[in-house]
Amino acid sequence: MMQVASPRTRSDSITEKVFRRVYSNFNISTVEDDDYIHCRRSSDYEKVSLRKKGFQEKKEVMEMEQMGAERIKTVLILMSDTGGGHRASAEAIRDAFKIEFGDDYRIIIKDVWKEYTGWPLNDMERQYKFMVKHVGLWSVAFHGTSPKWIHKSYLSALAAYYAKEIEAGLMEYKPDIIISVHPLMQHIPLWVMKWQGLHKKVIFVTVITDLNTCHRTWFHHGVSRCYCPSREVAKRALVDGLDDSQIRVFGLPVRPSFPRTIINKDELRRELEIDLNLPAVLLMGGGEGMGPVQKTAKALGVSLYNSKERKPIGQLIVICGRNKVLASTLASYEWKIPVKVRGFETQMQKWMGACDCIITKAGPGTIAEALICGLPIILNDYIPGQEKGNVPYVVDNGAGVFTRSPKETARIVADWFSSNKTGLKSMSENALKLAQPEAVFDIVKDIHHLSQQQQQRIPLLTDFPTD
Ligand SMILES: CCCCCCCC/C=C\CCCCCCCC(=O)OC[C@H](CO[C@@H]1O[C@H](CO)[C@H](O)[C@H](O)[C@H]1O)OC(=O)CCCCCCC/C=C\CCCCCCCC
Ligand SMILES: O=c1ccn([C@@H]2O[C@H](COP(=O)(O)OP(=O)(O)O)[C@@H](O)[C@H]2O)c(=O)[nH]1
Repeated sequence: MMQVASPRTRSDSITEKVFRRVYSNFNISTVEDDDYIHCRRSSDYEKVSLRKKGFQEKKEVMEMEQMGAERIKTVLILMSDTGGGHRASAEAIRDAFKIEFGDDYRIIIKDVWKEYTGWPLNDMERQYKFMVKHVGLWSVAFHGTSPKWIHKSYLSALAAYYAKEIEAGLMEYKPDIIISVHPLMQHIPLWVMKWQGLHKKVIFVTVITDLNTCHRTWFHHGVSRCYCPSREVAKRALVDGLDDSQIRVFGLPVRPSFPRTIINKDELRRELEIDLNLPAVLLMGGGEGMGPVQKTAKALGVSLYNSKERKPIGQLIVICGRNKVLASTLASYEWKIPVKVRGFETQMQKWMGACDCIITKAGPGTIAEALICGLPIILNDYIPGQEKGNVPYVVDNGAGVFTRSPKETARIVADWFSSNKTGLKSMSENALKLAQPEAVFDIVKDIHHLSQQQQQRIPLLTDFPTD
């Protein structure tokens, strides 16, 4: 009997669904435009409607081209809340644009993956939290995905699968400039932009938020600029094949409220209701309150209490970030020293400005902020991979020490607050030397310069290979 082929319905296998979806997403036919190839999406089961759609898309591309002529430029900052550092850097860039250029730029901070795509892209926060709790798993994922062919194939498959959604996400905001502050947000948008013929019209830059041992997904050859926070990262970018002309080293972008808060410790302490006379240590673990915070707090409760004289020699501020369990556990303890337990704080510059030293896992955002505030740093943990290199960055520059032991941490702080005040002071000076408070302004000024070049039609991007 003759077999009759019928259109596939919901019972298609997963492989078939993926295959069909990817092929309906891009590149069945191409139309030559005057200065670029515009890839038009098509599919064999929706030819008529897609012809109309092709027209609509072309119109949208033209709209995006015309935007270059407008005075107010739209900047889309791509980030994800995997940790607190990416959002902090995104906000830093937004605030610096506002300070430097007023209303000339409209800044939008978005996790386009979360809003427009599906699994696994829309679920990165949860998966990342799970992986970093099982550090062995994260270590395998981080190092296992380092070879280019591995992350490239995976990311290109995701780009092809979610091309329509990502394009819709980008089109909603119609950006003139896209800034990625996340390691997994180069390849996918750049490919989608290339497929849609937008890569020569929209400025795409990467702002790296890791200080040293960053993942290779940060480095994409198709960017107009790759802003590296340190020389160590710039070297890695060069080794990975980026051109000198693409790389700028200004520092990690920190919210302008940090450098601009003229720190009057007494005033801050009054405002935050902190004891004016006792030295204060700030204990935290990034946006998620990670690392040995609880054990360290307990050890400090002992070491900062002089049992002979029955009085405290210091006070403790614990910022637990989004870790509500940690906050409620610590709040229920009975302390012999003054302790403040806080949840997620939006005014970190004030808490840092009011303290004398900080204990934290090796998060790059927290480190960069603490350096600006001149706080000696005790690093008590690091996430394998991207945070490992932050330890020598701090320790070798004399701005802090590293120990995983809560008791040793507590001993060092007690020493600083009693007999070794000169040690504390010299580390504070080294921290200030390493700080780069102007980095975020240098970055936005350079982006502004790029945007002016584009207006004068100076080519921004080479026709990058699908990196
Ligand atoms: C042959 C061995 C294969 C191993 C199995 C791999 C399976 C793939 C599963 C997971 C992919 C892991 C991705 C690794 C790339 C990581 C790049 C990177 O540096 O990520 C860091 C960010 C978090 O930001 C950091 O936060 C820190 C603090 O918490 C600190 O602030 C630091 O400065 C920040 O940089 O990590 C992420 O965002 C990872 C999210 C992982 C979500 C995993 C779910 C998979 C979802 C989408 C896949 C995306 C594509 C993965 C690309 C790799 C290709 C395999
Ligand atoms: O209650 C909090 C805790 C943390 N942060 C900020 O979150 C960022 C944490 O970034 P980091 O790179 O140190 O670590 P991550 O959270 O990404 O692991 C820093 O800017 C902190 O100032 C904050 O604003 N409020």
